[in-house]
Amino acid sequence: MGILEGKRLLITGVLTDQSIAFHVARLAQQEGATVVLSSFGRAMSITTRIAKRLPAEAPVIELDVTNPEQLEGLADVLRQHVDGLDGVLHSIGFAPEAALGGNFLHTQWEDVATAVHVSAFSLKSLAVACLPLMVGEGRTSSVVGLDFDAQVAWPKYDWMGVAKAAFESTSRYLARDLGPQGVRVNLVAAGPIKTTAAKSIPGFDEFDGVWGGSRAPIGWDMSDPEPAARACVALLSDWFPKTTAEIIHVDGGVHAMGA
Ligand SMILES: NC(=O)c1ccc[n+]([C@@H]2O[C@H](COP(=O)([O-])OP(=O)(O)OC[C@H]3O[C@@H](n4cnc5c(N)ncnc54)[C@H](O)[C@@H]3O)[C@@H](O)[C@H]2O)c1
Repeated sequence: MGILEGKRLLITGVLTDQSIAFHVARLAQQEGATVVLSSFGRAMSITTRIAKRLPAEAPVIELDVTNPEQLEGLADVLRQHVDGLDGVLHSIGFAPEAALGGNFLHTQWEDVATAVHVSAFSLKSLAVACLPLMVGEGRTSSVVGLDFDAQVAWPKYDWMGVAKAAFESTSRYLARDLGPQGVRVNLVAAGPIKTTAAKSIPGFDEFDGVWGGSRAPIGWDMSDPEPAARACVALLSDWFPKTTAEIIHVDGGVHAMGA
């Protein structure tokens, strides 16, 4: 029996079969979960195609995390596929070009606001929109988000780094406010992985210099999303029953090493 047997999950953020979320969905199904995917706008048709590559084709619903009407209607749309939710994966990040790439001192607030709205505030929006399906007498559920360590300043990551700092803080406040209803909220801080979102960060290859050298004591492979996905699956399972407001680093150990 898998560690997610009987669990019903909403998994956001599947864009390609390199997406971290795709591997969470794949492993979750292998571990026994029923999965619903969400996508948005023009990506809908791509996600629908990619969904066929999962062990079991998953339904794809539409959710732009910045769209109030879609958030409002999310629980009803989900009910057409599942009668409740035991877990939600937030695997969403976006920053306009002007907010990345070394333009930190000159980025306009509108671009920063977009990055924070899509990449940080959305954790709250998503969790609250799913809440009616996640809570009930004696029930527990799990919200998991994908983070990039925001404790330090990175080359080129700029306002996305600031958005990730907001994301980390949002997860703690959510854990505080949703804990009494049995909802755990945790993040996986992954090392760099070559996905669509990552490739859109100018200078992303510079991370190779940090992770590719000897700083990761157990090594790190930038083309392998599975280690981060496995941690997400573990956090969505019942195997972290008393862990909330936590950030699990899945980065080969880099976060804890000196230069
Ligand atoms: N790739 C990395 O190096 C890395 C490392 C650590 C954390 N992360 C985080 O992992 C998460 C997933 O990214 P990924 O690397 O798998 O890339 P990805 O490009 O495959 O996924 C990003 C997803 O965000 C979705 N998205 C963007 N704007 C949205 C909106 N308004 N509403 C709904 N969905 C929206 C996209 O459709 C896409 O599916 C992001 O939060 C990212 O910051 C990535």
